[in-house]
Amino acid sequence: MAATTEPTVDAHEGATQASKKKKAKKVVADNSRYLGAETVMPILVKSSHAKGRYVVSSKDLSAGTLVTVEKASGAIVRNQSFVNICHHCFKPVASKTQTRTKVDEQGNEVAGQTERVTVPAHSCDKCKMAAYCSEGCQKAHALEHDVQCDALAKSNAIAAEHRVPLEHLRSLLALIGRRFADDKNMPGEGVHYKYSGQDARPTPYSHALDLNPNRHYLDRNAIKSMQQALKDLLALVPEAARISLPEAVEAACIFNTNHHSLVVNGQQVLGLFPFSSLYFQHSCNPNCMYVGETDATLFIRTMTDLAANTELTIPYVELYQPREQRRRDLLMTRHFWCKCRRCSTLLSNSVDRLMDGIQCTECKRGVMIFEETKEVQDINELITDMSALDQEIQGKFAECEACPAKIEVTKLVDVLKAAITDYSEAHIALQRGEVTRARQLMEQYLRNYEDKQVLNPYNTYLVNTYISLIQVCSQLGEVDRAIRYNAIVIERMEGAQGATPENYPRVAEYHMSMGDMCLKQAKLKAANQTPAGRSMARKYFKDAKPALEKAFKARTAIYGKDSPRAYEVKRLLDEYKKEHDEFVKTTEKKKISKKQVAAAAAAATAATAAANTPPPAVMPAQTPAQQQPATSAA
Ligand SMILES: C[S@@+](CC[C@H](N)C(=O)[O-])C[C@H]1O[C@@H](n2cnc3c(N)ncnc32)[C@H](O)[C@@H]1O
Repeated sequence: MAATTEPTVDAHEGATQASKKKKAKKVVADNSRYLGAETVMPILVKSSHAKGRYVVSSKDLSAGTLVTVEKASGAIVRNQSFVNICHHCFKPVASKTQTRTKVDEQGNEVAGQTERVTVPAHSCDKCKMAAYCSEGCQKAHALEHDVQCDALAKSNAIAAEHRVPLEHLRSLLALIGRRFADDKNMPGEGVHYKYSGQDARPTPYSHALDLNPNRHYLDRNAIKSMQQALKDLLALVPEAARISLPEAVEAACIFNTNHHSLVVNGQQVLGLFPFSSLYFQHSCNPNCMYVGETDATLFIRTMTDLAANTELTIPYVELYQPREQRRRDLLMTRHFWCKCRRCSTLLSNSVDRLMDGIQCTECKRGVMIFEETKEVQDINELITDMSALDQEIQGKFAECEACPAKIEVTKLVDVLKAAITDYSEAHIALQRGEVTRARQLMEQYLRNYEDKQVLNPYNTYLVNTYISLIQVCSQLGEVDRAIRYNAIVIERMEGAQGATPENYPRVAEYHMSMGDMCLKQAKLKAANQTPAGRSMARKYFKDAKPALEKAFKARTAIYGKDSPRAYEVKRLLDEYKKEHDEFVKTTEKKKISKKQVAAAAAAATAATAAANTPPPAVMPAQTPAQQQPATSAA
C-alpha cells in the first residue's frame, strides 16, 4: 500500500504512547505568543513543570474585575438552536415558514413529497445551513462561511453515514473558516496578538492547536468513524482552505475536549477559546467565573477580592455536587482527574463530606466517612471502576465523624441506593407533569430522609429536592411555600462553607428568585388592607431587600455592572424601594390616624377626670408629631 498521511488507529496509539512519554518529561510550556495578554489585562501568564500553563493576578483585584475577554476561534450554534440565532453575531433571527421537498433522516431529498418547515428569514441560499439576522451579517461572515459552504451542505448526510455527531463536523468547519480568515486578515508570521477588551479579535486558529486534544480518551471506533467522516468533509472544502486529515482529526478532538458551552440570547452555543482554555485551570473552589452571553465572546471576572500574584481559576463543572461526582464529570467531559486543593483535602476535613453525607445511625450527629484515595486515570478505568465498585467496598468500613461508630460501606451504599430510587420516583412524576403527585413524593422524601436524619441536611439529594419543590410549588401557585423552600436552598448552599464561592452565579439566581417572589407577594399582601395582610407584606418586604441586594452584588461581579442581568435586578430594587416607600406611607397614615383617635379618646377621658378633680392643672394635648417617631415598617 502506498504511503498515506492518514493516521491509522495504530499510528494514533503510537502517537499516544509517544505523547505520554513526552508528558513524562514535562516540558515547560512556551508562553511567548500569549504575552500580549499581560499588556491589556491584569494578569501574568505562567507555566511550570508541575502545573503546566496558568495565570496569576498582576495586582490586587477587587471582586468583579474583568481579567480576560476572548473571542472564540470557532463557535457554532448548537443543533437545537440552529434556526433561532444568527450564525455570525448570535442575535435572534426572524423566521418564516415555507414548503420544500421533503428531506429524509440522511439529509436526502424525497422526490414527490413536500413538507412545511420554519426557516430563518435570511440564510445561505446554497447550503441552507447558515442562518443570519441580516444581509450585513451574512456578508460579514462570507470570508469564513464560503470555504465551509459546500461541506456544510452535505454535513448532515456525512454525519448520518458515519454515525458521528453533526456538531463535531460543524465545529471543525468553523475552525477551518477561522484559519482561512486568519490568513486573509493577518497574513505573516509573528503577528503580535492582543487579548484586549473592546477590540478583541477572534483568537487565531494556530493558537487552538496549542490545546491538548486528549485523543487517548476517545474510543478507537469513534476516532475511526471521525476520520472517515472528516475525509469526506475535507474533500468538499476548497483547496485554498483545506487542512490535512491528521490535523483535522486533531482539531476536532481539540474542540471536543476544550469547548465552552454558552447560553447566548437564550440559545445554545459552543465555542473554542484557546487562551482561556490554556491558562485558566479548574478549581472546585475557584476565584473567577466565565460568562458568554452576548456573542461568542468569553468574559472572565473575579468572583472575590484577590491579592496580587494569586492564581486565577474557574469552575469547569457545577460546584454544589459531591466530590466524586465533580471528579467524574471532569473526567468524562474534560478528561482529567481533579487535583485541586478542595479535592485533595481529606474528606473528613472538607465540606465535601456533607454533600453526599449519610448520617450516623448511632449518634445522628455526624456523617459516616469513607476516605477514597484512589486516583482514576481515564474514562475506561472509571467505567470498569463503576462496575467493580461493589467488589472494592466489600469488607471496608466507614467511620462516624462524631462518635466511635463504624458501619460497613456496603450498608451505606444500600442507604444511598434507596435514597436515589425514591428521589428518581419523585422526579419522574415531575417530568411526566404530575405536579401534585411530585410535590407529595418530594415532601415525603424530606420526611423520610431529612426529618428521620438519614441524610445530612447538605446532601445534594435533599438540596435538589428543595430546588425541585420551588418549581413545583410555583407551578401549583403556592408561592408562600415556594418562598419557604427557596430560603432553605439559599441557607443550605451558603451554609455549607466552602461548597460554593462568594458571588457564585447559581446561588445568585436563588437570591434573585427569592427577591422576585417576595416582592410580588409583598405587593399582593400590601393590597390586602387587613392587619394580617400588612404584617405579611412587612415580612415579605423585609426578605425581598437583602435577597435582591445579594443578587445585584453577585450579578454585577459576574456579568458586569452594565449587563442586562445586573440591570434586571436593579429594576427590581428600584421597584422594591417605590413599593416599600408607598407601603410605609400608607401604613403609617393608618397608624397615625389610629393614634389620633386614641389620643382624642385619652384627652376626653382626661377632661372627664379633670372635671372630677380640683383645678388648676391642665396638660396641653399632644400633636401627632409629638407622638412616637414613625417606625420603619420593614
Ligand atoms: C488550563 S489547561 C492547561 C493546559 C496545560 N496544562 C498546558 O500547560 O498546556 C487545562 C488542563 O490543565 C489540567 N488541569 C486544569 N485544572 C486541573 C485540576 N484542577 N486538576 C488536575 N488537572 C487540571 C488538565 O490537564 C486540563 O486538561
